[in-house]
Amino acid sequence: MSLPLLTSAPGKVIIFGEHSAVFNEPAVAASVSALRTYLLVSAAQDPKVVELDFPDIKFDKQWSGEALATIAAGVQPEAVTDSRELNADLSNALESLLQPLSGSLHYQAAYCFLYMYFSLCGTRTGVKFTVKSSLPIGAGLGSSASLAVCLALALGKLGGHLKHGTESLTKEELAFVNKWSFIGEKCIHGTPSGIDNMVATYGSAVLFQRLPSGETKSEQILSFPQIPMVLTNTRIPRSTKVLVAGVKDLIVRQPEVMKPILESMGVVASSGAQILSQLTDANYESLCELVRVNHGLLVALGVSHPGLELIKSVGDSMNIGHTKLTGAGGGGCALTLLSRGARPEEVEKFKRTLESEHNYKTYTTGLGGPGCGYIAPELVQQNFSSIEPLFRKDSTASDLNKVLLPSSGSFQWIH
Ligand SMILES: Nc1ncnc2c1ncn2[C@@H]1O[C@H](COP(=O)(O)OP(=O)(O)OP(=O)(O)O)[C@@H](O)[C@H]1O
Ligand SMILES: C[C@@](O)(CCO)CC(=O)[O-]
Ligand SMILES: [Mg+2]
Repeated sequence: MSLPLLTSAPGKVIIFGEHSAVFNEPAVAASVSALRTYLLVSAAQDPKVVELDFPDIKFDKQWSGEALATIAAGVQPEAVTDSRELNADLSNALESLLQPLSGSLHYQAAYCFLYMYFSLCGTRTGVKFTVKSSLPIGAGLGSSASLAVCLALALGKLGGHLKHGTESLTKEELAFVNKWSFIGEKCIHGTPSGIDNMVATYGSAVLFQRLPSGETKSEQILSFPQIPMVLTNTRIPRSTKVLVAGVKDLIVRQPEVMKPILESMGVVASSGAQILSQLTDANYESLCELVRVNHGLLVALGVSHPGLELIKSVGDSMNIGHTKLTGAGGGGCALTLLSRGARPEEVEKFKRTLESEHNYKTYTTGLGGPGCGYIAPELVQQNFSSIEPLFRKDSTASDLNKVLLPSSGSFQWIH
């Protein structure tokens, strides 16, 4: 497969069911139209290395062909066959490359990359991977899953597992991307439910459930309504891996207490999905009520944060809408579903208060946009000199969106 290659995937908003999704309860999520991750795969200057350039997390790393070959020599071929579980041999072998990065955001990103690279492309060298995202990183909007999906699509093509053409992605190809991005998410946070990578792969909105067998059940919510909401990022850093592990520990300590809470969250999600599929003025209040209840249950799981409660408190005291944390919590983002009667000037005041008094960032983005995609390789080649600068550290989310956002940018994306 010739270079360069350009892939992209969206972030997501979980409307109902974060955390309980990991414990086989249903959950509802939608992709976010204007917040996406982009991956450019190009020829590395040095043909003997593999290079990662991830400016969003200030990570630039090269591994030599010899270092990669040493790892590959120590791993049984069956370690790299596709499976739903991470292979311990490959994970252990990668530790020598990853150990110097331990304890940093770089570790998770490098683990996700290296695991998929060995599995799908072997020890090929002379390739550089540059990632830029208009999503906030580690803030609950699925940045890790969108990265894993961009990588799975690009590595699938680079390794010859997916077609190298200009045709739309087939059902089988999307299933391949979904499967490998789930593996990538496992490297990043251990026990993902799979909802984030599914939304980043397929886009749109889904009612999702992981079954005890490990299979997943999902239903596209085709007529997902544009619900009026404000997304607010507290900018408080947190890690999905740590939060998910914390919930697991709580469940081990208090199984009898936590089981009905998780089940209740599942009922909230399926009732919410039902309302969303036939949203009217008459049932909007029930949707708001479910948002409130879901947040309360997440508080009981211990994944809120005073910074998230502040958004809820400002929203409640202005009577603007109904707030719940979204994603793994512990900081990061909350969504506020606006009340039917909320006036635009009140919504502006709500956003202004959060931004100017608390240094939070608010987002207005549509929900339910396209999933993963790529730009035809010839187009990337022809426009490389205008595309490549977008992947440098000083380019902004709006620079990326202006040129690369599917539907409004300068290029036709293939989905
Ligand atoms: N643009 C990016 N560049 C490099 N690494 C990234 C990028 N986006 C995500 N990552 C990796 O994903 C990790 C963040 O994943 P994490 O699951 O904790 O947060 P999230 O996906 O944004 O939130 P949530 O899982 O709650 O939706 C980072 O530590 C980093 O390793
Ligand atoms: C916290 C969680 O439910 C959502 C993270 O966006 C984890 C997962 O489902 O993988
Ligand atoms: Mg994540």
